[in-house]
Amino acid sequence: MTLTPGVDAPTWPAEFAERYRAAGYWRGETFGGMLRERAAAHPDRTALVDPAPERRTWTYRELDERADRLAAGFLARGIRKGDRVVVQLPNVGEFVEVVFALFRIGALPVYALPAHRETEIAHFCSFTGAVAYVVPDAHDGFDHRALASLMRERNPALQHVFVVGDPGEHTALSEVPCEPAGPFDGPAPHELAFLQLSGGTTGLNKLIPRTHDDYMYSLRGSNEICGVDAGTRFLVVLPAAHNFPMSSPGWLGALYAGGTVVLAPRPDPATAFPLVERERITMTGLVPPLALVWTDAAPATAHDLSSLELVLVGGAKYSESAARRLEPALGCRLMQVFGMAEGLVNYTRLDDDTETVVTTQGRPISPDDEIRIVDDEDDDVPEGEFGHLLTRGPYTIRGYWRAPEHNARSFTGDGFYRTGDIVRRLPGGHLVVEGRAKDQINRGGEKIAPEEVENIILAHPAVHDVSVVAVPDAYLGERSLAYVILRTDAEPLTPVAVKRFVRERGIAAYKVPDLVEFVDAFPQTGVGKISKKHLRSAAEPS
Ligand SMILES: O=C(O)c1cccc(O)c1O
Repeated sequence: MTLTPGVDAPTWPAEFAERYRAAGYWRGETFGGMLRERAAAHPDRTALVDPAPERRTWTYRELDERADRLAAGFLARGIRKGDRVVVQLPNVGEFVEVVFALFRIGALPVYALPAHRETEIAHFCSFTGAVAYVVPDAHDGFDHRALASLMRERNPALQHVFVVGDPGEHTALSEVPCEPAGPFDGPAPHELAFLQLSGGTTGLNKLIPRTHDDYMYSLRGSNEICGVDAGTRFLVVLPAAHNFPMSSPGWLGALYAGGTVVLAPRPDPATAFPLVERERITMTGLVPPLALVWTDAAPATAHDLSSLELVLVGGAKYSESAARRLEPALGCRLMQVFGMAEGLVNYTRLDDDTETVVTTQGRPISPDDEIRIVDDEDDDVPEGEFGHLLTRGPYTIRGYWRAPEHNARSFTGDGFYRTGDIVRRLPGGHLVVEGRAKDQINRGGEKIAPEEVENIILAHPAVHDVSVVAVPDAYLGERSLAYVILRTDAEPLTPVAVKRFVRERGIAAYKVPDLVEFVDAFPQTGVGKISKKHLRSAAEPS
């Protein structure tokens, strides 16, 4: 198995790679090497805090040693460079240990979210040919070991299940570590580090192949913009596997800078505010609905939030009025971030004025992030006008993993990624996100591909046709609504029955339609295609 990105996915042409190296963006670092260097430079500094249920801490030396021993244990069990390992862990210290162990041997973590269920995990396991699956025993009332047993039955390639906690019939992660036998034959910096998940527009998630070189650059650039340094104490509030809390600047950025990462088991103020106080948190990242909850809760809290210096908000549309309220309520700076796991990340800047921070979604990390804003024919729109955002650059992928047909649609011939977002650019380079051209629902930062949910509902014997669309929601930004046409000969269904059917198929709860409406026909466009735009506007509150 080779890890060269060009084999399983298109990579940067040689002249671009040379330019990015010459410009100092790609410095030849790997994640395994990075942790090793930090552990040598400041072994006794605290790298990681897992506060629940009992507070555990890891110094840089301890995290480094633990990654070595776990890597040796994985190797001893036959996990090799290039193998894929589905990692589905909540915000626990073992998540960080496991991914650094995999980085060190060059096996690729596939970042599942804790909310994923049978549908998603089955896809990750079979599509990637994963050899191992790492899970908690149970989380949020769901037994991951039972799901893991099912996955093993169905996927002969899946040889190992490692469990954090009570292993049941599987292997306890705590039994894996052993004495490292010599240095690891780890990955090269231009090779893949992991597979991140796309939000998806067509059915199941696409996988995003990120290299050590390119991701490391996005961390370094993010750290510089956000002022992350050794004094940073970063609270991971969102699920740690999400690209935003991982890299913008996230827990990997904080570790890169020699700071301290604190993992919040839940994102609510009742959990997070005491952690901010106790751990003297300086920085965190929130999706807009959470930012709203924090903003509302902060003025009345008895907890001391004065250590907070910067809160990043991104992942979905953040209303200007909500953005205006954050700084006064939390007593810290706000930064908007508009990013994507495929690459490009935009930030407002620490020296931007308030108007810019509350009304724009920022500008790119890199001077070599190329931005095009185009019309439906891929022609540039006049400066300042809205259009489709295309981008290319030193940390934006050139193609999804093993998806040539999808890549032909999602990338231009000259390698620009079609983000699916509608934006305009202000004279200073800041982008304003107007909306979205891609068929995707953004439910408070969780991205939903309508087609995936539609395919599940279509499997119901009483359903003739279905269209899932976004409807505006004051709290989440958007919620999902399924318009369902029943078969004429079918018994009537209730909305609850449709939702239960979707849930019982085994899918992340955030994808279950919030609303279900039965209709006789969908609005049609000129060419007889269902008009999603029309359905959306039919659902707007009048
Ligand atoms: O995927 C995202 O929504 C996202 C948002 C902010 C920052 C990021 O890096 C992201 O990937």
